[in-house]
Amino acid sequence: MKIKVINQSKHPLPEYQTPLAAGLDLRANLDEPVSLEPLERKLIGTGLFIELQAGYEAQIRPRSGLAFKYGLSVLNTPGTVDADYRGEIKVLLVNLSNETFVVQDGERIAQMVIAKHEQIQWDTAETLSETERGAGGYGSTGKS
Ligand SMILES: O=c1ccn([C@H]2C[C@H](O)[C@@H](COP(=O)(O)OP(=O)(O)OP(=O)(O)O)O2)c(=O)[nH]1
Ligand SMILES: [Mg+2]
Repeated sequence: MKIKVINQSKHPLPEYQTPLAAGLDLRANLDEPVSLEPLERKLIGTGLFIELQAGYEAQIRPRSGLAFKYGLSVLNTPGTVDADYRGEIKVLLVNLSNETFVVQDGERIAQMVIAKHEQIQWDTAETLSETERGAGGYGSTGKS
């Protein structure tokens, strides 16, 4: 599918890195490097503006390599970009390591997955159907 995009960044449009990839890597669009101290969070701009089709969202997720090697994550993962949002796509990075992480301009800091979603209407009720699980959760089925 096609998605309308305005690229005000200094970088090429996000690309799928492999033929069947789900995520498009997002690059930081910075005037200068940005430091993240341990447990610090910062909004990083991408310089990208998109117009999603109705019924679609863009999810902003961490990159596993950055998470594994540097403890870098996306605080609100998966971030939700609504189809009616017209602002700049931003990434809320958080440094969960004990060391300062420096984000460089153009670095691939997160990935974006375009996903279909539903919008619902509430069907207010007095009771819900019975199931085997019932209200069990949070480990109710055991460990092994
Ligand atoms: O990682 C993200 C998450 C959100 N957004 C943008 C697009 C989204 O449509 C808008 C609002 O996001 P969200 O609904 O998660 O934030 P909110 O705190 O509920 O703000 P609002 O009251 O504006 O909805 O911010 C991003 O650019 N990146
Ligand atoms: Mg919201």
